[in-house]
Amino acid sequence: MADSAQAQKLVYLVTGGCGFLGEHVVRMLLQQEPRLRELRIFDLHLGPWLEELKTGPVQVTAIQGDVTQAHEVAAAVAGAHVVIHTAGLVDVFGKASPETIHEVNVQGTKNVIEACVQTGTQFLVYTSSMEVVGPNIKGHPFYRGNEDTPYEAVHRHPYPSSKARAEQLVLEANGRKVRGGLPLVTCALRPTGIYGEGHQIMRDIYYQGLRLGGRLFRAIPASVEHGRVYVGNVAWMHVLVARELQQRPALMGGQVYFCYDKSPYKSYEDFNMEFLGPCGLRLVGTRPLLPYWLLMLLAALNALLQWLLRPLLLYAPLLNPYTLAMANTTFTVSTNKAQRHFGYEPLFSWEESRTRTIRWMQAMDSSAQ
Ligand SMILES: NC(=O)C1=CN([C@@H]2O[C@H](COP(=O)(O)OP(=O)(O)OC[C@H]3O[C@@H](n4cnc5c(N)ncnc54)[C@H](O)[C@@H]3O)[C@@H](O)[C@H]2O)C=CC1
Ligand SMILES: C[C@H](CCCC(C)(C)O)[C@H]1CC[C@H]2[C@@H]3[C@H](O)CC4=CC(=O)CC[C@]4(C)[C@H]3CC[C@]12C
Repeated sequence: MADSAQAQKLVYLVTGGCGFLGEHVVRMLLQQEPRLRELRIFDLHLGPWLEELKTGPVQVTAIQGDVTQAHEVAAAVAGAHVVIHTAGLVDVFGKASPETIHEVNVQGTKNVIEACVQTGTQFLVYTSSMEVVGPNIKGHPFYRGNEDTPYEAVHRHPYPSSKARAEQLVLEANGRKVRGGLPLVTCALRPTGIYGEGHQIMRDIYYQGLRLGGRLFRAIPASVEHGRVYVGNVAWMHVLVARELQQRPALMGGQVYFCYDKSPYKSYEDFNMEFLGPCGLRLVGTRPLLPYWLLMLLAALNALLQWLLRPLLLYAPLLNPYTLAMANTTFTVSTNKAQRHFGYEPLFSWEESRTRTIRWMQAMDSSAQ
C-alpha cells in the first residue's frame, strides 16, 4: 500500500493506452496503483470507453497524439512521474511500410526518451517484445530460455528489427541525467505472444474458422512450442515494474524482463484451441495436413501476391514467410527474474486467464449474430 506521504501524488502517462495491451494497462493502473493522482492516456486513436473512466477518483486525461511528433510527446510527458511506453506499430503482415514501422517504433521511442530527459521525468518502462531475441532468421529453437540464455538474435523483418533497436535505445538511456539533475531509470518488458480479451489476431482466426465451416486445419506440428502470456498478467507486470522501479532503481534500471505466467507450453494452434474449441471450432488433423515445403510455397505466393496487388489493394493474409517461420519455430521462456527483482507473481491463474478469454470470445460471437 502507498505510504501516506506519497498517497495520490503521482502522474502516469501510458502511450498507446487505447491499444489491446494499453487498455489493460490503463485499467490495471486504475485498480492497482493507489498513489495515482492523474493518468494520461496518449494514443493516435482514442477509444470511446475512456469516457467511463473519467468519473472515478483519479483524473483521467485523454490525449490524442502521435509518438512520431516530438513536440506532442514532450507536451504529454511534461510533469509526469512515470511513462509506460506501449505505443507501437505491430505489423508482421506487410500492412505498413518498413519506413513507417521504423518511424513509429524507433523514432517514436527516441521522442519519448528525449521528452523524459527534457522535461524531468525519471522513470520509463518500455514494452519490448520476445521478438527482440527471436525466433531468429535461422529458425534456431529457444526452448524455455531466460533473459541470460545465449541466442543468436538476427533480424531482417522490420518489426523485430525496430523493437530491438528501440529496446537498445531505452536501455542505453538508463542513467542519463534528466532536467533537474536526477538520473533516468529505464527498463524493458518482453512479452511473448499476448492473448486475452481484445486480441485482434485471435478474432481474425476465429472468423476464419467460421468461414471454413467451424474448422481450422493444422499447419504446424504439435511439438513446436510457442510462448504465450495472458494480457492481464502482462498489464500487471507493467504496473508492478513501474512501481518497483521507483523503489529499486539500482537493481532494476537498465534491465530486461520476459513477461511470463502459468499459461501452458503448446504449439500456437493448440494453444488457440483452448479458446476456439469452447466456441465451437475444431482443429482438423493430429499432424500438419500439408507438407512444410508446400506451406512455404503458399506463404511465398502470398508475399508475391501482396507485392503485385499493392498498387490496387492491400492483400495481407495471416500466412506469409515470416509468420510461418514464427509459428514453426519453438520459442518459449522459463524464468523467475521478475519474481526475484520485483516480486512479480501472476495475478491471474491459467484457469482464470482461459475463462476470461473464452467469455470474451463467446460475447463477441453472440454480438456478431
Ligand atoms: N500483441 C502481442 O502479442 C505483443 C505486443 N508487444 C508490444 O506491445 C505493445 C502493444 O501492442 P498491442 O497492444 O498488441 O498493439 P495494438 O496495435 O493493439 O496497440 C498499439 C497502440 O499504439 C497506438 N499507436 C500506434 N502508432 C502510434 C503513434 N504513431 N502514436 C501514438 N500511438 C500510436 C495504436 O493506436 C494502438 O492503440 C507494442 O509495443 C508491441 O510491440 C510485445 C509482444 C507481444
Ligand atoms: C499469425 C501467426 C500464426 C499464423 C499461423 C499460420 C502460419 C498457420 O497461418 C502468429 C504466429 C506467432 C505470432 C507472433 C508471436 O506470437 C510473437 C509476436 C510478438 C509481438 O511482439 C507482436 C505479435 C507477434 C509478432 C505475433 C504475431 C502473430 C504470429 C506471427
